[in-house]
Amino acid sequence: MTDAYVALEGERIVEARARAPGTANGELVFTTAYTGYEESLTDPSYEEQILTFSYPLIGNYGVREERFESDRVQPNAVVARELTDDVAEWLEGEGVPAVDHLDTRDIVTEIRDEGAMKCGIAAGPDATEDDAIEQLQQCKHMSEHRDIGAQVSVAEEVVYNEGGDGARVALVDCGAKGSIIDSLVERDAEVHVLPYDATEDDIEAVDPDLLFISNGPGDPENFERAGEVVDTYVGEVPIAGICLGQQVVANALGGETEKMEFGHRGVNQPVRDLRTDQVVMTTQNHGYTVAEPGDNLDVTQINVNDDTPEGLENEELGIITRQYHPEANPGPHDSLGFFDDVLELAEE
Ligand SMILES: NC(=O)CC[C@H](N)C(=O)O
Repeated sequence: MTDAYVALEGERIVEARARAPGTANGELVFTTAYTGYEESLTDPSYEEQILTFSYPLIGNYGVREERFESDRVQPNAVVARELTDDVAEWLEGEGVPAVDHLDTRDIVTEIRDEGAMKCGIAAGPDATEDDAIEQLQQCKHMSEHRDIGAQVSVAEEVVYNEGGDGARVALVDCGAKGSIIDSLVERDAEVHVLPYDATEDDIEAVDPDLLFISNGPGDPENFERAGEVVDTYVGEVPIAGICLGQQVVANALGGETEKMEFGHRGVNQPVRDLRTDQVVMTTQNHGYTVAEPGDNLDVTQINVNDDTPEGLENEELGIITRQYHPEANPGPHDSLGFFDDVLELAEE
């Protein structure tokens, strides 16, 4: 049954089945993760994107709130070969359009050939091809979402584990996954989650042992305030960053970021540590990368598939960042030690 339409760049239409009704547009990307759909669908870094699952069956172990990385579904729409009723009902309840019964191998191949692209979706009994094309025409480039931080960040400071024995962390929330906060709290840190546009006064009120820039959606160049904060505290307070956090730190310290063809999204991206030669499997979700680390940061880890920087460090200044997601969820736990390393920096 065709009651849904996916319009790809160039106005190519793919017919599908509606699983959650509505219209939406966003940057069409894919993840190769075969588990972890509850975590991926609530990861704020997917804001303003349409997430395609390359794994064909999504939803076969239900939907459990304790797995969520934030309090809502974040992608603008969802595409899969087959979605279970559990997931379809969840997405419908959240007002996020979803489609299945289309050839996702074809969609993924198209994205690999052409790059992440604009996309429009129309799903439901009254949906038409024209509705999907209209959505496509309204779709903005990721970098045009200038204030995307406001869509995903806390509005005011939230403190976790107040009075905790460990380090005091000022975490600039550019769209943080819950597991990053959990990983710090599990290690006794007192975590002050601050808005993405936090000022120096806000940071000073925390008097942190560690400044942490979180993951987040869109173009890192649109997070200027977080970059300015890094610039202010570099050398004074140790700094950590994950994913968008690595990109913001690099840009602030004289490096450069650029958009990738179709990015890295999955739970088995191999990363080599250049100091130990050890390779770990990592969870990833990013469409931008650090193109130039600048003079202040050493590349300590690289992606085995394409050599892009996965870890940046400056021992003297106390900076450690990762392009991948050490907090896992979904994905392997191989790199959880990152949190021990950055909290050790904070204690020094
Ligand atoms: N997970 C993230 O933090 C993603 C960072 C950035 N939005 C990118 O796509 O590269």
